[in-house]
Amino acid sequence: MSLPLSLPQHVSLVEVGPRDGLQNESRPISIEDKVRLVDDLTAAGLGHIEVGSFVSPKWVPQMAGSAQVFEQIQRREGVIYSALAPNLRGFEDALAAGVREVAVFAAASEAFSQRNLNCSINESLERFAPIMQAARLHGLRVRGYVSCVLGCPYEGRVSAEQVAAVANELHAMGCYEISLGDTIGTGTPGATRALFNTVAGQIPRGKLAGHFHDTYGQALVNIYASLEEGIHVFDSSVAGLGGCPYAKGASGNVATEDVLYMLEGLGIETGVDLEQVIQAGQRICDVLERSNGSRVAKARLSA
Ligand SMILES: CC(C)(COP(=O)([O-])OP(=O)([O-])OC[C@H]1O[C@@H](n2cnc3c(N)ncnc32)[C@H](O)[C@@H]1OP(=O)([O-])[O-])[C@@H](O)C(=O)NCCC(=O)NCCSC(=O)C[C@@](C)(O)CC(=O)[O-]
Repeated sequence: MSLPLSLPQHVSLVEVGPRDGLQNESRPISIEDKVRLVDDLTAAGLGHIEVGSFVSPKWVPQMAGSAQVFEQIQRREGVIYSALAPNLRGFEDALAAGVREVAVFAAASEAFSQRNLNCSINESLERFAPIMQAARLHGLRVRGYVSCVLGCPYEGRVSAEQVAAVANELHAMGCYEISLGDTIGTGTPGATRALFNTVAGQIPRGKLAGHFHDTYGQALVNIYASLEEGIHVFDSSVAGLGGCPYAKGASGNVATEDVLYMLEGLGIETGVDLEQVIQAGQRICDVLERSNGSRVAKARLSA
């Protein structure tokens, strides 16, 4: 299939289900089930899996066992297994657990920064500086997130210029890639294109990624709009698991299965086996006793 010139031939997925997906689940999930999920996703061919978080267990209890999960997963050569770290303490714990890539997370809105990190945007950036320094020393890569890029649950509209300013700070301090998060899923394709266009004025498109929640059913079309803007890295969550504990009502990330189905239809390679992701997603949904958030998985499993 010949592709329109504007679409890439290859897209990389960052599977955030074990972290973003599970962090919001209120019932306890065993270490064994978390490890099984990561191993299943590895087997399906995902090249980057966000395994957990080294954050305060008082803030996000579900991520408390992340070190044990890292200890027990079967790592495949060439696959990135990353974790969130909000401060130097988190970075040091991650390092001790054998993590080789971390992600720092800031917000484009002050109110969300306060709720999520208990500090202002500037204070959060100041906390990341020693992480960047320590990461350089130990040879770890650091990814950066910006939340609320297309709307904030507390402040409403967020300007693309605000997002670009925070993204630029993360890039300048050494984050190799900046993932722009539509935390509450209110973005639409026009706003998505305008956002990437503005941020790309400061950061090369090849260093940007899209992270779309599907609360308003716009995630896939926003990914398509991002592809047209030259973005070729997307975060997604198996079975559409997830939501942010500090964004009430925000539903899960776009389902990995649904992204894969769309990309396969466009003839875009990912190196990921859709059928294996479907099986992994249904297995964790059975464990969680929740319905599968991937439409593709539901359709395939009921066929
Ligand atoms: C940043 C803090 C720690 C500040 O929280 P704080 O309460 O201001 O921090 P503190 O320094 O006063 O410490 C409070 C307690 O936490 C401990 N502590 C301190 N740091 C750590 C740590 N790293 N690991 C473990 N424990 C830690 C510290 O030792 C102390 O323990 P105590 O003395 O009370 O027993 C807190 O706000 C926090 O952990 N926030 C994390 C919130 C979070 O994980 N949110 C979800 C992830 S972001 C997201 O989902 C969005 C994203 C990325 O997916 C993109 C999108 O969709 O938008």
